[in-house]
Amino acid sequence: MYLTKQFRCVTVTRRNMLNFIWDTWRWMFPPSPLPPGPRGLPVVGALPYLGSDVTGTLETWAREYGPVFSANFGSRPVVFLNGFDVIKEALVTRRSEFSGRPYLYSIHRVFKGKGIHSVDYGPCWRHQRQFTEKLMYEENLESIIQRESRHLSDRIQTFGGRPFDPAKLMNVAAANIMCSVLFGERYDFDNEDIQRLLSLISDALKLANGAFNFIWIARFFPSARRFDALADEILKTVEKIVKPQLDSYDPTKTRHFLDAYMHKIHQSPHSDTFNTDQLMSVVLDVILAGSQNATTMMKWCLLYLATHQDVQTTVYSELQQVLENNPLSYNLRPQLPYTEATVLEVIRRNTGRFPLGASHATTCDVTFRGYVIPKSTYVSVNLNSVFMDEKLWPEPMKFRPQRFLAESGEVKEPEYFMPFGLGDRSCMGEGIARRELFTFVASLVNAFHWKFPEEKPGPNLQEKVYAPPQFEVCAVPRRQ
Ligand code: HEM
Repeated sequence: MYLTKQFRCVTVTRRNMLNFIWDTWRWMFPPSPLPPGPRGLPVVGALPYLGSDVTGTLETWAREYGPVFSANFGSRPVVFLNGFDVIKEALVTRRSEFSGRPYLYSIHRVFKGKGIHSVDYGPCWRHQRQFTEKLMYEENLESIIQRESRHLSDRIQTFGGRPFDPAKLMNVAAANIMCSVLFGERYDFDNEDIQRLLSLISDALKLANGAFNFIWIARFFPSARRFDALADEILKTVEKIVKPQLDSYDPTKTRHFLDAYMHKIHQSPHSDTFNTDQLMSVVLDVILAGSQNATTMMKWCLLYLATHQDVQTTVYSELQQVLENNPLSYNLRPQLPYTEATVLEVIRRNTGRFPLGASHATTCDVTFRGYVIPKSTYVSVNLNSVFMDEKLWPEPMKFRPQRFLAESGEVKEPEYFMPFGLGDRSCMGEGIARRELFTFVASLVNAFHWKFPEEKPGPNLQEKVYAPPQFEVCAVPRRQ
């Protein structure tokens, strides 16, 4: 026992030594004429230079080195793509070369190379995505989203206009849409299992971009250990939620996505592509991507509506006129252009806040804009560089829904409005997210007047924060 321990210790120390030599070597002799960028330090690379305003630092580097630059994160080069033309060229024109996903310790710890989002470009990713996407959009999304939006309004009504923190309610509502699509189930807002899963996911996401993805030694730090523990708990909780659905599987029935996936597994029982591990990862992928992004945007929507009372009044008067004779539906969008423009402007203003943007990887050695980028290099798509580009969006920091309205009054979406990404890896849930945000905003503004409590004014929205701050809001019912 003692000897085994000692042997393990020697192996770990030797591996660490080799890692250190490799990191220093890569720092001294970068692998190819990569795009220019800050040189950084041995072992940690440019990470210490990012500072607390990461988006600001990336902007400065793009100005200094150009729209395609690189920086070492740890010993690992990351290539940053900035500006719409560069991003479109990479993700659309050169899609097959830029549609990989980088290996990240945190993501791999949870998904183990399975699911959709983190799977590298290739047949396995394609099969999972095509199968899932087709079935998701066959579900009756309109009625699922309408039903959830009614449950949400009913719950908010119970606060009777008193201050409350909407974060958890929004999160469960968004997750319920995903669970309804996947296995026909919605959960009560107080359900412990779903609350636990969502809080574990949110805690894990706060750590997921940690230095331990880039610096091997940081994997021994407490934050990495905490991430590992969260990852294990997330997997256990998803299993607990999905198990009753799997136990009630009947091969003669197709009740929902999960049944259809199980049929597929039974058709080819030894398939690497369709098996229960893949299924669990797809379910987690959809719940995670679907609930987290949509919740974040809904929180921003409420923050902007409560801050910009003039915008809220205009949205409400448009809704009043149209909904007087029609029940709310996504098909009413052409009659509700200001409402839709408001949602689009919230998305534009806040999409780029997350500094590392969409993570891609090169699928082969690539020559791009005069630089050589080796296979499997981490490529970070800087969405902030598009949404804060003054040439595309005059006064980009200002919240102005009119940007999305043509002179005729109709909604106009320019090509460079790309919050769901571009190319083969663009968001699989875009259609769901657009429906959900529009329906939630329209129904919540139609039912309630949103304002901050007098004793707790709202946060400053101009501040450079990566995620919506915690806040309380009053939803005063418009009708008794
Ligand atoms: C406002 C809400 C949402 C936003 C802003 C958003 C945004 C994005 C972005 C920027 C990407 C990465 C694109 C890239 O890598 O270039 C992405 C990928 C993805 N999103 Fe969304 N998303 C939202 C909602 C959803 C929903 C509701 C789902 C549920 C199905 C979803 C599922 C996915 C999946 C599975 C991927 C990975 C696609 C792939 O790698 O092939 N997202 N999303």
